[in-house]
Order: sequence, then structure tokens, then C-alpha cells
Amino acid sequence: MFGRHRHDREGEALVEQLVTMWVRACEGASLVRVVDTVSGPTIIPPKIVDITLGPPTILVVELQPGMLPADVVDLAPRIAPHMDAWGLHVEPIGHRHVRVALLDSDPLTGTVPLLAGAGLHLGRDESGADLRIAPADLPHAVCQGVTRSGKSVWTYSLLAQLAHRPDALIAGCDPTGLLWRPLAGSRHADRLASGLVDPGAHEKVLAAVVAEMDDRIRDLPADRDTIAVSLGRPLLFVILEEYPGLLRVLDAAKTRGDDPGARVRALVSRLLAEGAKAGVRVVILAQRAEASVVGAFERAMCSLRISFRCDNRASVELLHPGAPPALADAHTAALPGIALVSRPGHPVARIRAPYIGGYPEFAAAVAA
Ligand SMILES: Nc1ncnc2c1ncn2[C@@H]1O[C@H](COP(=O)(O)OP(=O)(O)OP(=O)(O)O)[C@@H](O)[C@H]1O
Repeated sequence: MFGRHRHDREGEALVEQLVTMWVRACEGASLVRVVDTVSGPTIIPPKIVDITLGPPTILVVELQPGMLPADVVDLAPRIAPHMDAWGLHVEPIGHRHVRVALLDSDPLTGTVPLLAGAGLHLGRDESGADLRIAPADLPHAVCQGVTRSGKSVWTYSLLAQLAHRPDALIAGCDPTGLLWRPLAGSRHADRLASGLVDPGAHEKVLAAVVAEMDDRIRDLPADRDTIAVSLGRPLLFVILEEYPGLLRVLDAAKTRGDDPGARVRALVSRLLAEGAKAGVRVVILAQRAEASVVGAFERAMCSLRISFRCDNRASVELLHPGAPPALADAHTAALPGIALVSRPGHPVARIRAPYIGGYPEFAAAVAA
């Protein structure tokens, strides 16, 4: 029938039990193909073709015609309890099979240390794999999460990894006034605007970065459409901390002849639209990536999207349209540091962000 990697009697009984549970769970969750036969409709669930007893127990499952791996992912929250599992980790194998790991407990419960390495360490997924992206490969990003969800800690880890890289410069706006304090006097300081005492400082910084981007594009050799990142021309990471809050303050200062919020929006739009080829990467941070602030254009430009705990399913769907509803609902109760990540070519995934510590550890890492 199929490979069983524990050949004792107990193993045989377990395998049979798992097959029965799988069939019932798939029937209950409607993960079945219905075929009309002479004796009436017949229900056929995806077929288990291999079982490796764990923990974690791994099933290799052949999908029925018309099914996609994403169908199993979507229904996993309904199937898992009936397989006596906390959850299922589903990975496609080719087009017709999936590997289903039965998880005893949330694999993201433990803290993940920030690990040094070539790419930026952005988190660890449910299979234990670290999500690393080389700085040059990082697309524009948007990160949301309600208060105490772990957004700041994730930002601290990102900045700690960028602060000492000779091929990266940090720029941007921090209306809270805390993020840039440890970078005072550093090589990044010229491009950082902090606090709200002088809201115009944020526009000046963004205008300077846009001017730098224009210079870089103007200087592109005839045979290139993207700049070569070098120590002389490092990547420019434009971090927009609490971007909606900044825009609210600027919009409140709007007068008949002056609209600073519109100008800042226009500068950020230019960075998003043209920055990638000039070595500019934008990271938008918000409690909620509300449509009035992070509109369709901004979302389309930010292909890395990270959501820490959100207050409701609709907030999750702002950045992860098409996420399984059960996953989006469960994310409203996520622990601090646990996020959903969407990026091109990958299904939405749960990760645990690396933990660098609190503000003192961040300040020490950035200043070191
Ligand atoms: N990756 C993580 N691993 C473990 N614990 C974490 C992680 N991220 C955050 N925490 C815990 O959650 C707390 C809140 O995190 P953080 O300050 O980053 O939230 P926040 O979303 O930025 O909230 P606020 O908007 O209020 O600043 C931290 O003090 C820490 O105890």
C-alpha cells in the first residue's frame, strides 16, 4: 500500500488509525471529490500514499483531480483537530502531491534569536527554516501590527542588521522620536527626521532622498537599468515609522495654499515607483495598513508584506488578500513576535520574528 517507517504492530495500528481519521476529517471539511456512480454519489478524499510516523508524523497525500495544494492549506484548521494535531504544515510536492506534517504544538512558541549571516534575518517559519533575504533582493515592504504585537522589535532587528553594513544606509521618518536616537552622530544621521517638533523636517529628508534617487537614475550607464550597489553607492533603506501618524499630523497642518501631507505622499510614491532601480528600498510601518494611507498603489509596490497581530480579519486581508479566513481569524490572537508574511512566489506563511531584546539591546547593537 504505502511506505510505513515503523514496522511494528503498534505502528501498523497507528497508520490505520491515521488513514481513518484523515478520511473522516477530509469528509467533514469537504476536502473531497464527489463522483456520481450507479449506486449514488461517491466521496473520494485525497489519498495518503506514504506515512512517516513522528513526531512530527508526515503524510504524503495525492490530491484528487481539481484540487490544489492551497485547498489543503485553506482547510487545514478544520482538519487538524480531527487528526489529533495542533495544526498542519502543508508543502506542495510537484503539482499533485502535498507533504502534510502533523504538528503537536505551535512550532513558533519559542523565542528566535537574531542570527548573523549573509542575508537579513527576518524570521523563522513553521518548518524551522530561517527567512533570510539579501539586502539587495529585499523589495519595498510594509509591516503592520497593533500595539504590543512585536512590530518595534522586528524593526529593531532590521535596523541592527543594517546599521553596520557598509553597503547600506538608513534614512527615513520617525514621528515617535525613539527609533533614530541611537543613530545620532552616525553616518546615517543626515537622512533621519525625528519627532514632531518640526514636521517639515520629514519632508526635507524625503525630498533629499528623492533627489539622491534622481541623481542615481540620471547617472545610470546606457547599458544598465539598475544601479550597481557599491560602497560608494550603498542601498538606501527608507524606513517610515508610524507612517499614518505622520500623515495625520501633516494633514492637520494643511491650509488653503499648502498641503504638506500631499507632498510627502507624492515623495513616498516616487520612491516606491522608481526607487528599486536606484537602490532605494522603502519600509512602511503602521499599526494598521489602512487603505486611506497605504492605498492600492502602495500595497502593489510593497511586495513584502508582514502583519503582526491585527485587530480583525479585515486588517489581515488588507495586506494578505486571499489568506485562508481561519488563518486570518486566528492571527487576531497571535502572540507578540508572530507574524504573517506574504512575498512573491510563496503562499502566506506564519513566522516568528527574531528577538534582539528590548530598546536597550537595540540601542547597544546599533551603536556598537
Ligand atoms: N520576536 C519576538 N519574540 C519574543 N517576544 C517578542 C518579540 N517581539 C515582541 N516581543 C514581546 O512583545 C513586547 C511588545 O513588542 P513591541 O514593543 O515590538 O510591540 P509593538 O507592536 O511595537 O508595540 P508598540 O506599537 O506599542 O510599540 C516586547 O516587549 C516583547 O516582550
